Amino acid sequence: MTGLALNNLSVGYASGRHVATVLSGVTGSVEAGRMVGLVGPNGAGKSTLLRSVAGLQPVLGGEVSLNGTPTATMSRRQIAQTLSTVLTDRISVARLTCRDIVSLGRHPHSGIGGRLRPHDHAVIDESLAAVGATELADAFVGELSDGQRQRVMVARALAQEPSILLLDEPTSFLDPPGRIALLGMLRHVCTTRDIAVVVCSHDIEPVMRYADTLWVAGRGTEVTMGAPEDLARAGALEDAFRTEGIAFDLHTLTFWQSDEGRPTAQVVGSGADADLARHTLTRSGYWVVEDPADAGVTVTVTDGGWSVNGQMVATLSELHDHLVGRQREDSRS
Ligand SMILES: Nc1ncnc2c1ncn2[C@@H]1O[C@H](COP(=O)(O)OP(=O)(O)OP(=O)(O)O)[C@@H](O)[C@H]1O
Repeated sequence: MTGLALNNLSVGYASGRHVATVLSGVTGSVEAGRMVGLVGPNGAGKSTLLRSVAGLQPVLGGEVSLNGTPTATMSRRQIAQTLSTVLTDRISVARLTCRDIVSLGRHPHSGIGGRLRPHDHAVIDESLAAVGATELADAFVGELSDGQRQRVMVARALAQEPSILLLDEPTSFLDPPGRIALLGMLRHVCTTRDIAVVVCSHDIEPVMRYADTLWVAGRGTEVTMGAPEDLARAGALEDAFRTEGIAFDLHTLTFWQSDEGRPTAQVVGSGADADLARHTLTRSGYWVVEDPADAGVTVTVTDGGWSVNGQMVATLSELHDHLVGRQREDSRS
C-alpha cells in the first residue's frame, strides 16, 4: 500500500518500569492523495501519536509502515526520504531566508557534502510556489507573519518530496481566513502531489470540510476513525470532547451550549437572512427547532427584515434585543 499504515499501535511514555500508555490499539491507514484530520481534546495524545509515527519517540507496541515497509526496518535517512513533518516547535532561525529554510528539506536527498544540485533548486522553487510563497523566497524568516511562516514550514516539508506528510496544529496562530486558506492549500497539495496527509488541529469545522477521514482521540486510549459526517452523526465528537452542558451542533459543525432548558423558536424562510436569524436566536439563548408544534417563538423572514410573532424588526440587533427582552419578561412571569 502507498501511504501510511498503523497496525495495533500503542504510544506513550516509558520511564524505568513505569509505562504511561496514551493511545493503544490504533489501526488505520492513509492512502496517497488522502487527508486525515486528527482531532481530540487537550491531552488526548494527538502530538504523541504524530511524534511516534514520525519516529521522534519510540512506540510502545505495534507497527508503523510507510509505503508498505515497517519503519523498524528502515534507516533514519530512508524514513526522512518518505515522511516529513511540520511540528509545533518554534524555530529560532530569524536570520535565515525562506529559501534557506526550504533548502533544509532537501537534506535527506542531497549527496555527500550536502551540495544542492539543479534538481534540488527546482524542487525548492516548486515547493515555495506550491504554498504561494515564491515572493517570500529571499525574506528573512524572522520578518514573516505567523501565516507566512507556517506556509514556509509547509514548503520545507514539501521540499523533502515526501509520500507522507504529518502536521501538528499548522493553523494555530492564524486568523480564520488564514486557517481555511492553509487547510485548502494542504488539501490541494495532498491531491495534486498524491501525498498521504495527517493534519492535527483544534479547528474541527474547517478540518471537517477538507479531510477525507477523521481520527478522533478521546478521553480513553482509543482512536475512532470514520467519515467526518458519520462520526458527527454518531456523537463521536461529543463523546470525545465530553464537556458538561456542551453539545456538537450538526447544522454548523461547531460546539454550542446544549439546548436543554432553553426556550424554543423556529425560523420561517430561507437563505442567508434565515441562517443569520437562527444564529441570532442561538446567541439570544433560544433553541432553534424544525417542528412548528415545538416552537414557542416564530421568526419569519420578510422583505423589510424579520417578524417575531407578528412584530417587525429591521435589524438582527433589534431581533436580539427583542428576544432577550422577551426572555426577561417570561422569567418574571
Ligand atoms: N514528555 C512527556 N512525558 C510524559 N508524558 C507526556 C509527555 N508529553 C506529553 N505527555 C502526556 O501525554 C498525554 C498526551 O499529550 P499530547 O501532547 O500528546 O496531547 P495532545 O492531544 O497533543 O494535546 P493538546 O491538544 O493539548 O496539544 C498527556 O497526558 C501529556 O501529559
